[in-house]
Amino acid sequence: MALQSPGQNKLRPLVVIGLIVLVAAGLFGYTGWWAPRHVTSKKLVEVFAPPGGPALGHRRNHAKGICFTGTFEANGNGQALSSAPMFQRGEYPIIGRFNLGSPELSATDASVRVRGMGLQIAASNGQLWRTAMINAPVFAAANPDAFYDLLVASKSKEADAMKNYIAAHPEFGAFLAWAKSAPWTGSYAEETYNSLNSFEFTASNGTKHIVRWSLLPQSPVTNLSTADLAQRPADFLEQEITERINRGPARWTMQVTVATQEDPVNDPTKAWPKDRQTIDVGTLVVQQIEPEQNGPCRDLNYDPTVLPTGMAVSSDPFPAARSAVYRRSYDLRASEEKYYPEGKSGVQP
Ligand code: HEM
Repeated sequence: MALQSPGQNKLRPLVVIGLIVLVAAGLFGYTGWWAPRHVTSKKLVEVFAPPGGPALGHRRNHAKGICFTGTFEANGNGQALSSAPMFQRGEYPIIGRFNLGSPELSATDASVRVRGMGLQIAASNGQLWRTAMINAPVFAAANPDAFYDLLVASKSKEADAMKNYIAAHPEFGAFLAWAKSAPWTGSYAEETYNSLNSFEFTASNGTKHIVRWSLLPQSPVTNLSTADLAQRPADFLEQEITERINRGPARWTMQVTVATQEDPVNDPTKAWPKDRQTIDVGTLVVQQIEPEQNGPCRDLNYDPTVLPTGMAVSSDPFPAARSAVYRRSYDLRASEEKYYPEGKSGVQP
C-alpha cells in the first residue's frame, strides 16, 4: 500500500485542478483556430496588404464598396428552422454594403471577380444578424490556414508558388472553375450573394439544423461580354446601383438551404447537392444608397458571429477566424484617424 504524507493530500486538489486546466486548454487549443499551429488574425490582416500598403482608414479587404439601407420583409417561414426574431413575419431595418473582394481601394469594378454584400438585419428587441456574403458559389479555401497559404502563394514572386498551392489544394479547383467561367453581371443588383459558411439554426421547439443561406436577385440578370466589361468606367457598379435605387428599390429572395447528415458542414469549398431542402424566408429590399465615406456602414463590421437567438456558429472554422480578423481590421481602420472619414453614425462595431 502506498503511503501519502499530509502535505501530498493537501496538494492533490491543486494537482487535479491543474490537470483539468491543462486538458481543457489542450482541447480548447485543438478546436480553437488560433492554436499555435494556426494562422493568427494579425497575419491574416497583414497578408491582404497590397504592394503599396493597406488602404489606411478603410477595410483591409473588400475596401471599395457602397453602403445602403432598406428592409428585410420576413414571411414567417423561417420560424420552422430558427427562433430568430427577424424570422417572425414583419419588416426589419437593414444596413448593408455592396463591395468588391479586393484590398485595393482604387480597384476598377471590372477587374474584381468577387463581389460581396455585408448585411445587418435588426430585430425590434435589439438583436442583430450580421452576415457578409459573396457571389461565388463556393469559397476558395477549406479553412483559414489554407486561405492564408493561398494569399501568400498568390503574392509570391516564386514562379511555381500558385502551381504548388493548387497541387497541394485540389479543393481550390471548384472556386477556380467558377472564377474562370461564370458570367459577369452589370449590376450589384443582379448578383446572388452566398453565406458559404454554415451555421446552426435552432427552432422554438428545440429542433436543430445546419444551414447556409443565399440572396437570390429578383432583378433580371444580364450578363456582360468581355468587350462590354472592358469598356465600363472604373466605378460603373457604384454608379449603376445608385441610379437604379434612385429609380426604385431592388429586391432579393433570402433562401435558407438545409444540410443533411452527409453534407460537409465545415468546408465552404464544397457545395451541397442541389436537391437539398430550401426555405424562402423573406425578401431583402434595398431602398436607399447611403454615403460610403461617413455613412451608416463606416463603423460597422459585418462579423458573421454576431447572431440572434436561434442562430449559432457550426463546426465550420471560418466564422470564428473571420470574427477576429474583421475586428482587427476594424480596430486598425478606426484608429487611423487621419484617414478614417469623419461622421456620426452611432452604429457600434
Ligand atoms: C479566413 C477567411 C477570411 C478572411 C481572413 C477575411 C478577411 C476580411 C477582412 C479583413 C474584411 C474587412 C473587415 C472590416 O474591416 O470590416 C472582410 C470583409 C468582408 N468579407 Fe471576408 N474574410 C474571410 C472570409 C470570408 C468569406 C468566407 C466570405 C464570404 C462568404 C467573406 C466575405 C466578406 C465580405 C462580403 C466583406 C465585406 C463586408 C463589408 O462590407 O464590410 N469573407 N473580410
